[in-house]
Amino acid sequence: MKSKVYVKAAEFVGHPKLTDFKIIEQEVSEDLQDGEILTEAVCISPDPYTRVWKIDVGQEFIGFQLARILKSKNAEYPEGSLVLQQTGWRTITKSKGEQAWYTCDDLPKNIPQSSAVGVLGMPGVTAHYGLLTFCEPKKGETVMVTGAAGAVGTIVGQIAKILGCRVIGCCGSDEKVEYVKSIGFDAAFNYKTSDWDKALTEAAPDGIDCYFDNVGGKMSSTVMNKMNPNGRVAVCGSISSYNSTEPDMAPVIQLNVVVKCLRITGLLVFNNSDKKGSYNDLKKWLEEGRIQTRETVSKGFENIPQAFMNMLKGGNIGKAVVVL
Ligand SMILES: NC(=O)C1=CN([C@@H]2O[C@H](COP(=O)(O)OP(=O)(O)OC[C@H]3O[C@@H](n4cnc5c(N)ncnc54)[C@H](OP(=O)(O)O)[C@@H]3O)[C@@H](O)[C@H]2O)C=CC1
Ligand SMILES: O=C(O)CCC[C@H](O)\C=C/C=C/C=C/C(=O)C/C=C\CCCCCO
Repeated sequence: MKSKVYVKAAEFVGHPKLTDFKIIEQEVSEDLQDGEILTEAVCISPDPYTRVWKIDVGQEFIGFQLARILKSKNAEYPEGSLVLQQTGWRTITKSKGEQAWYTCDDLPKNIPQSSAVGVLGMPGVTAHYGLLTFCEPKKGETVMVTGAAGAVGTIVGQIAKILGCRVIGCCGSDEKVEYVKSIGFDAAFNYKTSDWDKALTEAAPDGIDCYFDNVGGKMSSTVMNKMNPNGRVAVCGSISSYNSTEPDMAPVIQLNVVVKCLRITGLLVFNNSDKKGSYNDLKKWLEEGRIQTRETVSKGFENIPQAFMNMLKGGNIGKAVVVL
């Protein structure tokens, strides 16, 4: 079979460009050895980490996909199943399932199949693991989320509401602000048009206990000023600097950290040893209607780079997905 595969054609400088990507064709044999599976992608996930992950020019582009198993000699991944796997931006893949996270044959009926790369994929698992493990939110506490309208942020906010917290967030347009309020955020502001200090004071009159940080930079320094004593900060991402060509500058935070005894922890989703446990909790909440999901859908393999570039510039509400 022929597989279409994206390779990196040039190093990124600032925001990625279409010319930084190239499609090549690979021949993939349909003959399987014991343990092997042959898959065809049904949905590709453009994710921010692939902007900063080390991928050499000429190397295949990395990333998550939802795929249908066409043939299998592996009992764990049977023919016909859907599988979430980190096999990159490619159509046909032969593997031993070593890049698979889990099969997704039990997706809730009330959500699109592509949710398997969103709320039930790497971003949703990140939100669940990151919030519960590193922020440890308690009922009545205030949780602040940056990147609130995105794939991770929308789920962090909704889980925090389920736990009985006051949830506030910021995002990059008035439409996004209205969206996050519609899914339960108690307050939100457009960071492109607001006075951050004033907006945070209004949104969190009792201060912030938990900060789920997707964005980093100056916004995070501003949030630190509003943290309560013994507050917890989960540093999940730093997207404000992913496309920067110069080092970002932000006010120092150390005095806040010392005086308030803040706990700041970086997290990586692949260190979550119970990804399927996160999946199961999220699936239950989706079925119960306690979590809503939204996607910004692009169509076609040839449109993956454009969807990726749009997402990095804030063109998505909820999860950016590419359906093939
Ligand atoms: N640590 C881990 O294991 C993981 C970390 N992450 C991180 O979580 C974060 C969110 O990822 P994800 O939910 O998939 O992506 P999103 O769906 O949130 O999409 C990215 C969003 O980032 C926002 N953004 C872009 N540039 C800036 C900027 N300069 N300042 C502020 N916001 C900006 C845009 O929203 P807006 O319009 O609001 O600006 C854009 O929509 C990223 O930092 C990512 O690296 C994700 C998964 C796992
Ligand atoms: O997709 C692959 O094949 C690479 C491994 C992916 C990993 O196992 C799964 C998920 C990782 C998600 C990370 C998400 C982030 O946004 C983390 C933020 C930045 C990471 C930068 C790392 C740079 C290393 O070169």
